Amino acid sequence: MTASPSTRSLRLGTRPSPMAMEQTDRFAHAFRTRYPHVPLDIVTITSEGDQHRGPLAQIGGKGAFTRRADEHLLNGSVAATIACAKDLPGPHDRKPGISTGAVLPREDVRDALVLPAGHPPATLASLPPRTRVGTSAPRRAALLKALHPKLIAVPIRGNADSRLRDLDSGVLGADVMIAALAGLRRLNLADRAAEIFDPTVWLPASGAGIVVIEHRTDDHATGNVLAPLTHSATRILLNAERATLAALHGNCLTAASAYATLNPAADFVTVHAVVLDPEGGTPIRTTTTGHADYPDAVGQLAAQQLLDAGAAHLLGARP
Ligand SMILES: NCc1[nH]cc(CCC(=O)O)c1CC(=O)O
Repeated sequence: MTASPSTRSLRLGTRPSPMAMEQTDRFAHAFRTRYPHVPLDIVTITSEGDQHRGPLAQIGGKGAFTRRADEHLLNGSVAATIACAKDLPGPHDRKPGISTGAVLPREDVRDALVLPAGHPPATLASLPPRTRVGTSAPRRAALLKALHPKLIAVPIRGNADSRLRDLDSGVLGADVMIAALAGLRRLNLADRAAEIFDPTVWLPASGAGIVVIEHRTDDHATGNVLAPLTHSATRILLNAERATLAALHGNCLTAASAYATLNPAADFVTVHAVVLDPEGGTPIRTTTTGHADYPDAVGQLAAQQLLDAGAAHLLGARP
């Protein structure tokens, strides 16, 4: 069968949160520019993660954000779904039959400190001991323990925009919080970043700042429509980061991260990877460079170096 973008329409599922809708609008713009005559139908799919207010681990961790979208994709009610790469569970925690069709250009990868409105300027290093820092990601909680042991990580829930509102009105249960700069930008709230962390020290989540569009692996027509919208440098970075985490058998509850960069000529990819100790012990880090044609091999090598350095016992550790 030949894919004929001029005659098909694309039915795309998205989460309804303000951040998700902003990234969907940006994809829609790129799609309509490339395929002005292909109708794009946007369908909102509310995830269990959007509805549930308690700890994410109770409803299966990160998968809570993608399970319903995956169901809609696999039962054919949508042809594609859009998501933040960092919210997708790793390959070991996902149903087979779904492929990444388009990888959009990476935005800022860095995490930032957010203070409640009216708070005097501060950095993590300047905050008083026992300040409660809101974050639910195991990676951020473990980074905080390792780098700022006097501060206390407390779990928070809700969409990015509601977290900020709750922080400002004092009902978040945290004194300050950590957020991704890319997410703040999508909400037009980048001015709320009080301190932006160095991504080679405070490693961002694997896939941070990357939006992907997925389709059923056997739906080649949709795959062919999506492929030209891929930013190839970003796909290299995503593949390297995913390969690292996959080789560590990490999941969304693992405090590990891989952050890849390309040199200016884009022929070499460097993976900065870390496995953190949920108890706050010294993280195990590595940096590996290899040819950008083989991002999976570079990621696998980085993972092997971490395992050789003794990361396995940390990967099994639970706080
Ligand atoms: N976990 C929620 C989530 N998923 C993607 C982003 C930000 C945008 C991105 O990194 O792609 C955020 C917000 C945050 O972590 O503060």
